[in-house]
Amino acid sequence: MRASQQDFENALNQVKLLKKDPGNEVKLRLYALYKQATDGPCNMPKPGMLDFVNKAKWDAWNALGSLPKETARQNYVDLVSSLSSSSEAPSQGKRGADEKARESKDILVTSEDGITKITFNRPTKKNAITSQMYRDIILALKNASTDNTVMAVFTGTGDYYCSGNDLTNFTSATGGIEEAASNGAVLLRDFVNSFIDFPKPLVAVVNGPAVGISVTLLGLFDGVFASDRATFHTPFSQLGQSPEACSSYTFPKMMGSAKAAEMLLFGKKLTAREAWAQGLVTEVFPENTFETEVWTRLKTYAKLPPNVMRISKELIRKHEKQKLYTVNAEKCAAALERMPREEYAKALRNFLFRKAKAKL
Ligand SMILES: CCCCC/C=C/C(=O)SCCNC(=O)CCNC(=O)[C@H](O)C(C)(C)COP(=O)(O)OP(=O)(O)OC[C@H]1O[C@@H](n2cnc3c(N)ncnc32)[C@H](O)[C@@H]1OP(=O)(O)O
Repeated sequence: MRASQQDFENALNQVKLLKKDPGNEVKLRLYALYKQATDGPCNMPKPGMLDFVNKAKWDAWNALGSLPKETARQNYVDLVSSLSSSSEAPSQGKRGADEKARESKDILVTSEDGITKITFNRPTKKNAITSQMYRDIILALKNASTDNTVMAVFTGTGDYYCSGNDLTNFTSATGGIEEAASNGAVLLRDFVNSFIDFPKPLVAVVNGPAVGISVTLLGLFDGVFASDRATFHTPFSQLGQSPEACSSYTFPKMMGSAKAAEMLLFGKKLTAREAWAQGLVTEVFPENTFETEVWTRLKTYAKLPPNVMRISKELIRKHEKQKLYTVNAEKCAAALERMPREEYAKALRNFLFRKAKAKL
């Protein structure tokens, strides 16, 4: 639902009642959204380099480009609402969407040192992603895009980073495979779009093996730090699936078509160093110093000027965005078509009954 003029005016009043100072970055974002919602795209001459305050305000407003007034108004209302709910004490009984995401047991969301940490937390299933986890991640990214943290970081609990889509996700669907495929395609589209749209630096701390969608998504990250224990595996052909998360576009661009085909068509599993050589990984760290080195590095990055990083990311991403949306939509349509096919059903049966077979 779109925010009305009344919602906007309520939000303007709510800002004055915030109990906590939201910090300069958020204030700049509020200013920019307010100007965009009321005056439209930035129409002021650029202030001089030494006029720091007005220059920062101008930069924030100008960075919104041609964002429509209604969207700016909605974003302003959403931002104020997230600030209001986070400044309420939990004991007061108010439970915002943000808190709900933080309560989810399979996806942990914490904020510290300017970093939103999103953890796949289902170690007994190698952190396989359930339908609920997809929804929790969409919500966590939405919250993190407007809160006062500087970046978001994904990692996993236990020995795996993530084993990809939970292969049992659609096996218990009551409405049949066609309906499950259709729901899955919509969920997948929204999930991947939330990564395409995330406006702040997005980093993966790959603590162990990564499979399927947890690998393909990395093409949409700004940094990928891997333990030398990590591996990267996309067994789509074996699963009767086609590659998702825009990897049919990002992987060839990153590593060239031959190497992308080796992963996406032939399912070659890469070591961390091989993935680094292909440009999928930013840096590889020895397992025994991995956590310390990576988090020290990230905390340093989180002290860089957030607004500048956001603007730079927008510049890097802006010419690609439309393409990424298109590729994502195409893939989701393909998933819809493939899921009911026999190859996919057979791959699922093989996985589900592999332990029973091993005992025979
Ligand atoms: C919204 C739709 C999105 C669709 C797009 C997404 C596509 C993908 O992500 S495709 C990739 C899907 N993932 C896989 O194919 C991996 C499947 N899992 C495995 O091959 C193996 O489990 C392993 C290599 C990840 C680990 O092997 P191992 O060390 O031998 O451990 P176990 O197999 O015993 O696993 C422990 C436990 O975890 C369960 N599990 C692991 N991965 C998944 C998974 N992806 N889905 C569901 N369950 C998984 C496994 O079944 C075991 O459970 P228990 O049998 O109950 O102990």
